[in-house]
Amino acid sequence: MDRDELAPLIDHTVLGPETTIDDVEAVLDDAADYGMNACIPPYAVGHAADYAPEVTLATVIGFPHGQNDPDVKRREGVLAWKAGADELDVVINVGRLEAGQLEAVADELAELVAAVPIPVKVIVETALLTDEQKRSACEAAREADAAMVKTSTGFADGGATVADVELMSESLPVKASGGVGSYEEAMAMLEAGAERIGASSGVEILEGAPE
Ligand SMILES: O=C[C@H](O)COP(=O)(O)O
Repeated sequence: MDRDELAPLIDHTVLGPETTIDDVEAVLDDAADYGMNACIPPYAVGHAADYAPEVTLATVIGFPHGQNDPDVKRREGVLAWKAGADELDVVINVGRLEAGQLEAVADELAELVAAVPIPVKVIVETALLTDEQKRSACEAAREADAAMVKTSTGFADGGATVADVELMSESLPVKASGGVGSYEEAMAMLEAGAERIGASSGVEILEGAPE
């Protein structure tokens, strides 16, 4: 896959706790130059939509731990959409998932999906889950009519793996994120079935791609 084919599959990402507006603008500049999407913190969405209207903008909801009250997550999603977000990446409530409260997990996601007219991706944070829990998380996301499932926040101890992309692809399209740092790693995720890559290394990935 060459650089131009790969670029639109990448959500070039900046989500760290110290992310400034300058950091967001730098990611948007790179996203615009290369033809990538961008994934940025919620507080920066309004500015980003004005600064780089040509870039498809994702933001994160309930980030990074996913344990906000469901009403807060829904409201956060609506505010982000109204501010200009094109897609939402919401962190699942891992505590509820691990406690087996799958109906509550799915209901919360369904409320968010129903509240916004844009695609919702569900971050399941695979590093914290058993394979059975990963399957349950993906099933809850599918029941909630989410558009995709996403492996990781990038802030847990592990990120995307080929095995997890294969497992998750059985339920919904997958965004592989967390630790994807090179063209070869991105291609391994796509070959495993991923349809999107989330990475703070979007430029490095594309610089390794054939032109
Ligand atoms: O949502 C995507 C992740 O935050 C990116 O993680 P990364 O910095 O390991 O590429």
